Amino acid sequence: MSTLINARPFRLALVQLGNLTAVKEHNLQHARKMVLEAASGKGSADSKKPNMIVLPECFNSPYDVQQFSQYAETIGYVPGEAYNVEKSESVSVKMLSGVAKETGLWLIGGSIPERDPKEGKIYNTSMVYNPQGDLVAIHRKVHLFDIEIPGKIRFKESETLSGGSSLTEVDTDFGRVGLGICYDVRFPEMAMHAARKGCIAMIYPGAFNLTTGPLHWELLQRARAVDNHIYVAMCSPARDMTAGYHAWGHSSVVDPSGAVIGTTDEKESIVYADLDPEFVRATRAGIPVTAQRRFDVYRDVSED
Ligand SMILES: O=C(O)CCC(=O)C(=O)O
Repeated sequence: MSTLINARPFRLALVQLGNLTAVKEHNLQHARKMVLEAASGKGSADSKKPNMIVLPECFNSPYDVQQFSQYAETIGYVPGEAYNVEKSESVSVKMLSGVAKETGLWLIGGSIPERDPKEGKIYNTSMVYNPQGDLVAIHRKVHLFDIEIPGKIRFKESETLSGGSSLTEVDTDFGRVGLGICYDVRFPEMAMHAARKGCIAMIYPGAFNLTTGPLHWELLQRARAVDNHIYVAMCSPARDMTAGYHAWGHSSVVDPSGAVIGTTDEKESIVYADLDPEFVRATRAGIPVTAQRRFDVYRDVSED
């Protein structure tokens, strides 16, 4: 319970991607360029290269429920089965795999609208690539972003998307990491599950907005981090006030004590942060909540 699995220190880079247009090929090429820039360590305090790079939610399409279908790609990943990138019909798969291989780094490829032709459904899906360019995991956003705050924002992903039905924890060369997408961060159970399965971090490609961003973006990351004594990272697109959806930006990384160890403003930028398993252990030893939970008292709250 809560023991880190094969964790080693590593550097994470969050690419807060700007310059997104309606042209997918342009977005893919720009994302590729920015991944190469992040891979070089450009802009980090010591120019040290990262080990893992993260892109934002919906990095190759407008964040718009009415447009997901038009941009959706068939990935065809089956968990537990080898995936052949060469045979993939997805242009995003080809770009992400290629740049992971070229940089020799782990890549969490933000998310894209994914079509599952067999199910006739569209998901908001993140992909994980290893340094050889293999697609090793996908995460389909579990909790759809359906909110309505009168006079501020209405967004209903469920009008065109379906929610995924599994949790995603991926074994990398630097330890196990949990994946969620944006609104998934509001659900503490997912992060707790990942922590109890030995993850050193929860990583969320995301795109909060100008209403909920200032209220909850940082708060939720710090809460998930302190709940579980894990690292939490969220990677947003940069803000574009000419786009239909105004992203909050502020991509950040929070450490297990709840401190923000990397962040930025709303513009295109790269955030670097160092993750250290020893710090997770020390935090847990100091305030041992992860070992003090009383599941004998509260058991399964879904039955209440
Ligand atoms: O939870 C929020 O306030 C924003 C969520 C969101 O933008 C998303 O899930 O894409």
